Amino acid sequence: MQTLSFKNGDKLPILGLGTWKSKPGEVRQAVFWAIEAGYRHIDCAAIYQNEKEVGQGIADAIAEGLVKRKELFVTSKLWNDSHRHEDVRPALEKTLNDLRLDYLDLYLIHWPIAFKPGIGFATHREEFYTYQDVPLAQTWEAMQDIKAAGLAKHIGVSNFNQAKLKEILALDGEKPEMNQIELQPFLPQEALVDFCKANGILVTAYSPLGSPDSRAERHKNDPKLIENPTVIQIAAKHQASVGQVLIAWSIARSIAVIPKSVNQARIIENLKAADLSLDQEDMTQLANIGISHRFVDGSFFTGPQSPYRLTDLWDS
Ligand SMILES: NC(=O)C1=CN([C@@H]2O[C@H](COP(=O)(O)OP(=O)(O)OC[C@H]3O[C@@H](n4cnc5c(N)ncnc54)[C@H](OP(=O)(O)O)[C@@H]3O)[C@@H](O)[C@H]2O)C=CC1
Ligand SMILES: O=C1CO[C@H](CO)[C@@H](O)[C@@H]1O
Repeated sequence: MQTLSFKNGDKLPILGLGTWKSKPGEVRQAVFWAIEAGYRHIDCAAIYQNEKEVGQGIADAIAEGLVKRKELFVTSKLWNDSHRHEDVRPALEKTLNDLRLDYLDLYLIHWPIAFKPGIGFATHREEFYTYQDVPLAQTWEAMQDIKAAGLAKHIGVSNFNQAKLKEILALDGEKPEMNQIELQPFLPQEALVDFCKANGILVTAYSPLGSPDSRAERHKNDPKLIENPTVIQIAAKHQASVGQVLIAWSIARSIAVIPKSVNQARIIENLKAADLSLDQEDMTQLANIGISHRFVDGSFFTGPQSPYRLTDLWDS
């Protein structure tokens, strides 16, 4: 499997398993199947509320002798309610305890948005912190302490636009090593990807299949990426599946990609995308797909009582 390299030479397997919306009762088995199939990169987050079961899946695979800890690349993310300096390490320690690990390969600030401790999803004004209350620089300093303590080998961010990245890059100290953002052919984000690459920041694509398990009412009119005729036609040309084409699209851009599945056949199918090379004609067709859509739009953080606006998240 192709890898991406961190500045110190550590390698990130370009294709990993996503775990958002993987139910606690399903994800232990899914993680085991994934490792058995050959995945070595697993994407987690405290807010997915399934890290204990992900940890059981990893422990099962290690106990069965399928893999050693050091052969795995495990990412997790700091939730919005733990951005104060004193809250970062306890949040990571809970994640490590749940995952049954003594270090993470990568720890990310999940969103550039802060809630008060214990708030899962803030809706009322008093549940938010503002950037004045908890500057991003404070959270980033705590992330560097985590790395210095050896609890995470690499640190980065997620859902950061160019302005927010510039804020962190302007600080003394460690630079973000990763930005995990939504990337799929309806949202290629060329400028943000180029900015990351120019500043030595690796990129991971989330929701690469268009997150088709979003069932919320407000998503019912979303365009369907996996039903898009351009994607279907490219899949037929390569005798590949639509999912494989969408995953291969990120790999062709040298971007890590983390499709989620709890289905054994699709877990295996998605991994085989690492062997699919899209050609220039395919990439041009996908670049001209003619639909622009963000599936994870951030509107759940920017309601009427929130101090944050969508411009705090997205470049455009
Ligand atoms: N940093 C962030 O803010 C975010 C990070 N993420 C991360 O990215 C991961 C992936 O994104 P996510 O939003 O989950 O959505 P994906 O785009 O990965 O799509 C997942 C959905 O696609 C289905 N699926 C999986 N493989 C195939 C296939 N080959 N063909 C058709 N359908 C398929 C899955 O169903 P089934 O399980 O039944 O196969 C599930 O319904 C997340 O799980 C999470 O780890 C996601 C969103 C935000
Ligand atoms: O990773 C993610 C998926 O879950 C959350 C929503 O429940 C999102 O906030 C987040 O971006």
